[in-house]
Amino acid sequence: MPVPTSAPRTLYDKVFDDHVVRSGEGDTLLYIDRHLVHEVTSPQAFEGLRNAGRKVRRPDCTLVTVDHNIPTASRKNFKDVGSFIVEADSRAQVSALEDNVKEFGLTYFGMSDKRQGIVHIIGPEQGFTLPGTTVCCGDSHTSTHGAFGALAFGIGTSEVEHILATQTLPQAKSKNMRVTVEGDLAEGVTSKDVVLHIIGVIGTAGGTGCVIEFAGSAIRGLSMESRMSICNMSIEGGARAGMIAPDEITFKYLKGRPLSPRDGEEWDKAEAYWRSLKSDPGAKYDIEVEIRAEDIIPTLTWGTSPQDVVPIKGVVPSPEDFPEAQRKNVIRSLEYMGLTAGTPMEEVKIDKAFFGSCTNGRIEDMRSAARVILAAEKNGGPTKVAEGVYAMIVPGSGLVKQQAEAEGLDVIFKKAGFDWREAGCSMCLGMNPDQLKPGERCASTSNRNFEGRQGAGGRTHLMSPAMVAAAALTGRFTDVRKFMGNHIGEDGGLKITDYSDYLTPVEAPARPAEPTEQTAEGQTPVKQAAAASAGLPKFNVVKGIAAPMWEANIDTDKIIPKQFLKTLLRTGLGTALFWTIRYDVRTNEPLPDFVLNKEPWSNSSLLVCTGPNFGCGSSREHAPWALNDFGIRCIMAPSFGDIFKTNCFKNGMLPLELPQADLEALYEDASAGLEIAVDLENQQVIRPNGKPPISFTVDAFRRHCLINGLDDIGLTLEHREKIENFEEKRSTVWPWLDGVGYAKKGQKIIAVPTRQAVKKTDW
Ligand SMILES: CC(C)[C@H](C(=O)O)[C@@H](O)C(=O)O
Ligand code: SF4
Repeated sequence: MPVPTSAPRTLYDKVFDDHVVRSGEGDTLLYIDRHLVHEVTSPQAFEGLRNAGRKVRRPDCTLVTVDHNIPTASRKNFKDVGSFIVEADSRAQVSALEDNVKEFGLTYFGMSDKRQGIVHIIGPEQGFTLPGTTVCCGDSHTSTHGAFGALAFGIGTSEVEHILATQTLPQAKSKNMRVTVEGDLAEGVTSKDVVLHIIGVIGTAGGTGCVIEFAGSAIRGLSMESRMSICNMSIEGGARAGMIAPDEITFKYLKGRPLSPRDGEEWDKAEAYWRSLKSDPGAKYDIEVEIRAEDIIPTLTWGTSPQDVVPIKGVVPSPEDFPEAQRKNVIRSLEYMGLTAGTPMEEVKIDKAFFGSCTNGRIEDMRSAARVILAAEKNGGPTKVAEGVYAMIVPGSGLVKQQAEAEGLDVIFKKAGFDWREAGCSMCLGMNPDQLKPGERCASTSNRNFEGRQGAGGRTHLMSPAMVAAAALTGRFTDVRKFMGNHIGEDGGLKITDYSDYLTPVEAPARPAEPTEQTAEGQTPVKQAAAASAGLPKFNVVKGIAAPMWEANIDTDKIIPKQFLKTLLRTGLGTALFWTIRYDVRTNEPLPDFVLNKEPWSNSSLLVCTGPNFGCGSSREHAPWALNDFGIRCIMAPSFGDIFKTNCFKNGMLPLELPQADLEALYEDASAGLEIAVDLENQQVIRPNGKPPISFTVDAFRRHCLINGLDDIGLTLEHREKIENFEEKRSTVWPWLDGVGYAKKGQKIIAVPTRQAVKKTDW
């Protein structure tokens, strides 16, 4: 609720304060206005609800779609998931989602619905994402929605279950960071170049523990689509979330969206509130970064981390260009990427070009690619995709596809030899048939270039849609500005249409049935909650062999790659832990030199990593599940990815941050194969051979929960009255946030207030 206060606050402070259900011991309990759900991170969460006899608290604030696993082949002959998805694990995960949405009565955009698409594309498209809301999804790129001035962040599966059950989430307050980009962007420079440049400046751990507010004239001048691309990649800068204050551009984008506040009194009230969502003059930021727009030129990545950026006019860097501590990582990246230091980027050839993903799968991105194709043709450049290159265009949603086709973009693409696909995550992470083969090099509009991200052994270079289009046409990385002339202005000769024509699907499903009462007979929900809150293994002292690792930025794709995310269970992932570095990607044989394949480390119960930012990247809780299943209960590192850290705690594991010098000492003990003990009760790491112990501190509440094996849902349910009170006030102050529903088949989609249809949850 709006909080009376006189101290100047940031945009983040305001949205955070307005959602506090309760504060006190431990994290603050925040109300979550919008919950997006997809098939990969939800099966275990629904299973948890089912086992505890709980229902979804706010089906009207929950929107579900399917995106990661689905093939992007033509759906002309689509009948059902069972016959369309060939790969058994993918089919099982999508089918499980379809069963769950039916059982729990949720709004679902399935494969036969035109509104289906990547979860971060459909939320904004529908007006489900609104300024000043809290938005969560079991997906790290939930940060995308911050472009609307929402506080939007990715969560793990345990947290998905928590929100489904309680519509709240315990959260610690992050730090405030502001990145200001002042000035005008040069022609050919897009928001993707801006965000890659920013990540190059701050590094992938630069925003750790922070919410980044993007500000400055260059940001204000961007469209909503471009703002979304920037906020999308705040997670690649390590941040919890990215935010941009809403303004006229935001309001215009939202007007008329199916789930936006209705025109008239409701809209006026909403807009008045949204206008208050600006950082106050004098608000304090913990970190400030200033960037000049004129310093940015078309940019791309050369290595295996999003911070490995280089301007298109640059060359492949050499290990000597980096500080000593980073050289081992650079050598490994160059080797993986098959690049030689000093090679001009414009000489590097590609095998594939990929357009799509939640970063750049929107209509504006499609137009941008089409403009380059038209401009190249008009300015005497190539007219077709280069020989030997396969280029695919994957719209982010069915509605983007529909609109692009109405604008004739598909014709431009097909004529130039591009493959025009159906909506989904596609080759962004290749959990579906769209994948790179080992050694293939791809120019990609996606957001992650981790090892094996687009397919085992595949080599990914991130860049803007315009740059990917240029590379597809020439067959090598190309400065897109070469193709520009007077043909690449605002519309570049394209027929731009209004999105509102495309918000009506051919077929809209009927409103979901009301959720059924699922409380197990004879048990009050509070009792169930109490029972469920003591469900984690207790962590007291963990003693054993520790696996030594030194790499920086060990991302969760590296800890557990995509092919193992298709499980419906939390167990059984231990053998796949660190798959891409533990096994030969071509033969699947264990690599004898990898630490966990050697004695005594094959029995490790601890892990010591001297490199920072362990567990960065994706929100997949499969990463701690895999470590846990292997037998590792405690990871010691200089710093952790935010979501990974939370996911560890949710599984009764300890992510322990220690100073570099202590880690170096422990690394030596671990490398010698000696036993180490982590004593959480006494907050000490006990070293072998009587060496002095290392003291540490863990947040008191977290420590208490770990030692007693307490899980959060049960604890939260003790505050049910506070949640109900918050909801009552929310309905008065922000009535447009209640009730999401859709009209029946054939009718225009409109938001239907379903407040009365959503029964008060009687726990
Ligand atoms: C599957 C999901 C957990 C993951 C994420 O959190 O980002 C995916 O979307 C990704 O991009 O790696
Ligand atoms: S980053 Fe890729 S895989 Fe993840 S949600 Fe976005 S499109 Fe899907």
